[in-house]
Amino acid sequence: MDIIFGRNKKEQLEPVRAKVTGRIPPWLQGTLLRNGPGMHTVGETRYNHWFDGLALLHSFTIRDGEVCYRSKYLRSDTYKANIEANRIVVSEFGTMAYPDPCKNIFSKAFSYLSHTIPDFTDNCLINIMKCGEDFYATTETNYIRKINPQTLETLEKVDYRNYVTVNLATAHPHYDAAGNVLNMGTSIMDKGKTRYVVFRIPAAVPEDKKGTNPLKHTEVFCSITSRSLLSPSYYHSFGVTENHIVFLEQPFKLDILKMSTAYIRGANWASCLAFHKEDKTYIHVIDQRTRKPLPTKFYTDPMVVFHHVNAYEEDGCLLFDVITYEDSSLYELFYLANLNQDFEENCRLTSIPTLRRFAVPLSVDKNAEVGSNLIKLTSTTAKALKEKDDQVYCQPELLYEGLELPRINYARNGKRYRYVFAAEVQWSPIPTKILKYDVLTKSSLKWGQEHCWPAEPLFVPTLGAQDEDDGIILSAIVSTDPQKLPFLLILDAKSFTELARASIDVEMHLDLHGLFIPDTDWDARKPALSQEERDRAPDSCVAPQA
Ligand SMILES: CC1=C(/C=C/C(C)=C/C=C/C(C)=C/C=O)C(C)(C)CCC1
Ligand SMILES: [Fe+2]
Repeated sequence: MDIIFGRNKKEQLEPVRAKVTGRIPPWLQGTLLRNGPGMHTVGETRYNHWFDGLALLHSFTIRDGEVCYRSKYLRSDTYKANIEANRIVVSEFGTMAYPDPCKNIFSKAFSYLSHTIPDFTDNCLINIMKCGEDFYATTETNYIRKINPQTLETLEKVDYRNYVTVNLATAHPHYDAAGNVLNMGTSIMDKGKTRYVVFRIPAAVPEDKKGTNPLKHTEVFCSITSRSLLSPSYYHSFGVTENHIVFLEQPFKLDILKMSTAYIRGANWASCLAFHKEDKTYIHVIDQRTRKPLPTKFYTDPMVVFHHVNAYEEDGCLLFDVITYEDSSLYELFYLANLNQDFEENCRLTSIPTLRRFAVPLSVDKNAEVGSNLIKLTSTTAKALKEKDDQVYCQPELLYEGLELPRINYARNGKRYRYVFAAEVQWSPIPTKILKYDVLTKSSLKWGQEHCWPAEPLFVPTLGAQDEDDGIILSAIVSTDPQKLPFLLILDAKSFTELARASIDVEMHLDLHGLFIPDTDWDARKPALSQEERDRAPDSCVAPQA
């Protein structure tokens, strides 16, 4: 398993042409841009956890039936400091590191204690976010890094805190039809309060501010005070519908006191996270029109959710689909020490990732009988049971067991929808197949091949798509068989059958998340490549010029 997880991957700076078998639909023109950990050791030092690895961006440019591949390490401050020191000097999720080993413990203690919230890493390894015309590599700290989506060059380091008071922010923002970004972050102990902050970054800036960075126009949309000042919930994503926002305040929590003393204790950030199985999961529903949470206290059993799949409204109810766990063991499994030869044994999940549908009534009749089910929909068996004191206990409907890394046709985000595209994971966290799950008929289609580990399957709609599944699925596949090249898999999203694959003679990394940039989205004003790069690159690897 070391081939997949532990080994450092070489970057592929020069675009390489893939060997295509099958036929890539001619309408598919654009770049799949993805992010994930690629470097796990620096000099003699080694990260402990797979989520610590240095961000390696890669892209597949698809044009006229050809595919070109390139990859480049994000030149984050973290990357640069590590490479310069030839050892890990910046702390990550599962690894504590110290920049200056010469300083004695007292001066270290002093400098770290002077900040309750330490300065976090800018190793943005999780996802890519589009903000206006700009693209950013993202993680879950207060830093994001602007990148050039064509050359994969690293540009400015952006500190969210310059625009909105958040110490952490998700790597899974939402976008509305106009491309405005809606994201959430946690503001820790600011003016005596810890809050979950929803913020909006406009896609376009006002006419009189033309040319300024959209981030400068970030506004706080609304905020929810955390139930606890010193132990806010950890969350990896959230849900939106046409009129509401869904946020799960789950009993998987950050311990701020532990975080503020982590450096002097030599403890990593991961150890400051804990699942409190005795607590409830609180479901916050914010009305986007009033920007206020609904007054009813909705809750469910303790659970851990990383990925929201989709949410929508139906007949006065809000339905949301999430992948749930019974505990936080997923994060435990990605310690590199476990991802070795004995991986099959070491890496058994203690709870299987399960797609569940929750239903919440958008208005609650105060006179409804205690114990009555407030959900009258025929489309779901999810329940919302009225309790006393304006509390409602939600019982989900189980949809599918054994899936992760969900994607949908994003045109259906916030709306009634039918298909979930995801990686199939059973008792091991490693995907072996990708699947299309139909939430209506509860049936699924699968694609898998021996030795193939698929990445998150991303849906790209055809131009003028009619049906929700009119489009293709893109997934970067790495192989555990050294004889077999990694490839970009292109499936027909309707039949889930292979249309084409583009094999690339590189050592590809297993990535996390990314996005597809149709050629029509490129900002024609920006030069795609330098002249020198254009001269060097094969024709089909060059983005169109204005
Ligand atoms: C560095 C750092 C963090 C990093 C978290 C990361 C890197 C999480 C990655 C999660 C993934 C990849 C989940 C996939 O489902 C925290 C805990 C937010 C807080 C403190 C500093
Ligand atoms: Fe994620």
